[in-house]
Amino acid sequence: MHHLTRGAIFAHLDPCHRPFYIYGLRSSLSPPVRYSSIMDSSTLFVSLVALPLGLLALRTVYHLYFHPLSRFPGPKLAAATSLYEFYYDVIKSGMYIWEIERMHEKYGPIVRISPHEIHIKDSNYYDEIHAGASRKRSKDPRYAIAFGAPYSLVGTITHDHHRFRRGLLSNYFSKRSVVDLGPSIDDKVEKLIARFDQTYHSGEVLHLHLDFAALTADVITDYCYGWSYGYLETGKGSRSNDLVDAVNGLMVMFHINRFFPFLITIFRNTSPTLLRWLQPQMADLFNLKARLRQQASDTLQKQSLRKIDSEARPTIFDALTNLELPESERTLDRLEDESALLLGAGTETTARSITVAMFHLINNKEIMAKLRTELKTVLPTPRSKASWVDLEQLPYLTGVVNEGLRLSHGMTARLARVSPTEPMLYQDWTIPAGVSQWYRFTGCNLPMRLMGVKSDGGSKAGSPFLEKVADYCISQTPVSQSNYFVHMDPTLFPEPNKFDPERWIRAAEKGEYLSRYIVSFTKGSRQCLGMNLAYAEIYLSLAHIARRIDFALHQTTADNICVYRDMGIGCPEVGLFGVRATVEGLIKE
Ligand code: HEM
Repeated sequence: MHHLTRGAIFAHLDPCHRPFYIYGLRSSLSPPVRYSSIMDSSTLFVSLVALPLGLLALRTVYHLYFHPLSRFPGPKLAAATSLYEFYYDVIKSGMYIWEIERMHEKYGPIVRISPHEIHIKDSNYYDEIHAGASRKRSKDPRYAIAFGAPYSLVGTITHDHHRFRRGLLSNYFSKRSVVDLGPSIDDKVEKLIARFDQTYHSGEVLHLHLDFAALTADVITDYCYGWSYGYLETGKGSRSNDLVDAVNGLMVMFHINRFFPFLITIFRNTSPTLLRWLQPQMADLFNLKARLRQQASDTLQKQSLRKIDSEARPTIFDALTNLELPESERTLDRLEDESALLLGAGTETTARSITVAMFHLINNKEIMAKLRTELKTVLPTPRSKASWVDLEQLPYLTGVVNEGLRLSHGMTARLARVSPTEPMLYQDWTIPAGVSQWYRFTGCNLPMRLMGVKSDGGSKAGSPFLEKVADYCISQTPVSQSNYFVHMDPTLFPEPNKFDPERWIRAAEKGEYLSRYIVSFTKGSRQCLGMNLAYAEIYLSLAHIARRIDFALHQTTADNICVYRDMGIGCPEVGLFGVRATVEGLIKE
């Protein structure tokens, strides 16, 4: 039997058998080794050990002394290598956020937290990082990939490409469109309350987060496709929600994706059984994506056969599959990723904000009583109805909504932005704009211009291939500030851990514009697209449920909803985020 080594494999490909001489590997198929063994082993050492180590050393020296960020404050280890961040975020699962906090205590408000990233812990600088559409803001490819949906809006890297894609959907999420959606949301809130009514009699322990996720999932699937997935129907609700499972799968992958972006493609093509064996939550994510892909394929087929019902209400999915769009914008990869983003983002974050607010309402009877007193002004009986626009006028309810958003944080991940064409200025520091590596070393940008690659990483011809080239050639500086630090800033929110709706009323009386510091949706051109929809769902559900249902917590404390890890979104130390409760009473008047 042949003893097959790497050399033997190459022997079939290379008639000169050069690999044997280079690596000195022996095979029973190989010709005799001609070089002396001393020479072979030294060559082997150089190629396998010394060369990579030498390159690594050179790269480290570059990062520490010649990189454009080399003069920024921060630990040398973090500046030298991304392994520092890798250790805390991947090996220790989402703990770099606390290490960053420690760095700020030592080095001040601006810190170089990795060879290429700057973190600024200054709540007043958040709007500059997340600037509006008149100032270009791109994404760093390493962050865009973290969501596991590289073809979606949230995974779009360049400013101009993002503006185009966002323009396709923005009308669907305008305030006016969301107000029109009011009856559809009301209908689903009513179904959820009916479920709570039933459990009053059965004594079932509810997983409130899953119940709220059933509500938000039914709203967004209805809006995307024209029919809801029916999570609120009898028999579902607390028990299962594959959109939540998929988001949990994404959380497992969030930091890993940033370091090993190729894994997404590998997992996309891995057999579902193997994937489930490797990591069940990841399998949930890819199962959902496969289902959305099939749905996209069916819709595309109908579009091409012109079988679309012209009477039906136009859906978000119709906009994404419109035949007038360039073909590159209607690929199955793109539709799968965009659908996964819309359904996942539309479900989980909103459900979390409602859950956090509801936890504090149940946990603090005085706050609940004050809220109910105010609610009675627009909901005189438990079965009365009020619109989102009416509810927004209530100051105490608005305080409850804001505290729910603040303490659920939206995302805890550093959602870094890149300023591709102008430097960002912070105090005495100038953070360099995107510049091609070639330009940095030669001072000449001609080759990039000839290729049609723009300095913001886009390509003049809108070519995806050239944009990929740009990703590799253009060195950008991602600048970030985790939402968590703004929401927990004691100078803005004294006793930041306290759920205090009245802080919003006090601020309004003093003329302070505190809601500027609610950054759960981020800010600027890449702010959450579904913000209006989220507000409508939060106001409508909290108001109507608080007016009608009395809950009691079941084996749940603040530890079950706190941020112990940053896995893209905040996670408690043990188990999954969640609030368990029973229905203790139905309010009669
Ligand atoms: C309380 C509820 C919500 C919170 C806290 C929230 C938070 C966020 C955040 C932080 C981002 C920015 C991600 C980044 O910078 O990379 C984002 C983006 C996005 N969100 Fe939301 N979201 C919420 C609800 C929704 C809803 C209901 C939808 C409806 C589909 C939605 C759809 C999106 C989309 C499409 C994006 C990508 C926007 C873009 O890149 O232009 N979100 N969301």
